[in-house]
Amino acid sequence: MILVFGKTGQVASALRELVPDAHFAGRDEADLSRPEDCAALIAKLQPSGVINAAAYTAVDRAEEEAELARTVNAQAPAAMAKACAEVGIPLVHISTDYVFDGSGEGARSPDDPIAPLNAYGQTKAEGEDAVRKSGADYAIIRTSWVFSRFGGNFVKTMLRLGAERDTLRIVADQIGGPTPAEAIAKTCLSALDALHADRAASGVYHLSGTPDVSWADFARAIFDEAGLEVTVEDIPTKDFPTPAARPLNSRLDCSSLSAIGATRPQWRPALEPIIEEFKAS
Ligand SMILES: NC(=O)C1=CN([C@@H]2O[C@H](COP(=O)(O)OP(=O)(O)OC[C@H]3O[C@@H](n4cnc5c(N)ncnc54)[C@H](OP(=O)(O)O)[C@@H]3O)[C@@H](O)[C@H]2O)C=CC1
Ligand SMILES: Cc1cn([C@H]2C[C@H](O)[C@@H](COP(=O)(O)OP(=O)(O)O[C@H]3O[C@@H](C)C(=O)[C@@H](O)[C@H]3O)O2)c(=O)[nH]c1=O
Repeated sequence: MILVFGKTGQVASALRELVPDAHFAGRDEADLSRPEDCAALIAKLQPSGVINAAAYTAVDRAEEEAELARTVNAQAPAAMAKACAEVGIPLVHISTDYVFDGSGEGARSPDDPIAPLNAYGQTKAEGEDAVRKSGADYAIIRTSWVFSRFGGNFVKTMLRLGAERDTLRIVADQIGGPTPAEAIAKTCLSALDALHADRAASGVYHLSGTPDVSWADFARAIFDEAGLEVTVEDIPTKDFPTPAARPLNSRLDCSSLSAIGATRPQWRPALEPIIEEFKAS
């Protein structure tokens, strides 16, 4: 049995569609602000593998709640990884492009140095470090710009705002790969299989949707697919001030994904079901 931390989030919901028989631990069963609960659940259930799909993901709020974000994003994964090492089972942990500083224009490789710009990215970086040092067999899947039918995300924000306004001002100098949650769920399962087959598969992997685009171009594609006539005005990041700084270059080099039997997904076809659901609602 696979144990998934997270029940209602985007990736956890996508996992539920692929492996309904897995055990999904929500906040009621394992609150990540109490890391010892996570370790205790692993010891109690003795699963065949663990996927951590829960995290503190409110990027701007994390600037003010850095300690809570650190407990959830770093200390809880540390406790999970330690428990996995003790039971002798692999852990798949999800991380983010926001561990990078976004300088330059090239795609970042998994081994490139990290230097987070904001509290969320800093706590995710600390979580990665703890998993890496835990002694467990692990895969850290760094992904970016996640969207899906589930929960909140940029696609749903654009559909909501696009239904209310004729023109939107969207940052055009942050570039990255929007990633469907379904592709992340699939990759987590492939990573678990790879770790079961060969513990040498342990490592950091990058997964983002293709092609890389700016948020403004992504918004235009969303409106195009939805048939909404919304003018997207390109603006620089400095004209959209937010509490947390965001990296400009979020391009991820995903070439090592083949080692865990995964590939980069195209993001555009994944917009359709979200738009259909939005129109029906
Ligand atoms: N969203 C994105 O754009 C990106 C996400 N990622 C990473 O991908 C992973 C999955 O993200 P995604 O599915 O989008 O996240 P969501 O924000 O959709 O879901 C996060 C989940 O974590 C749960 N959670 C938060 N705090 C706690 C807590 N204290 N105890 C228990 N559960 C908690 C939430 O539960 P509840 O519903 O009860 O609040 C929710 O189910 C995370 O590791 C994230 O850092 C990486 C790159 C981009
Ligand atoms: C709503 C809106 C946003 N934006 C910009 C702000 C920001 O730079 C960008 C995306 O905004 P969001 O707040 O949706 O994105 P954000 O919460 O920063 O998304 C991040 O979430 C975390 C969890 C991750 O790990 C990252 O990979 C990334 O997906 O769009 C505009 O320019 N105009 C707008 O009207």
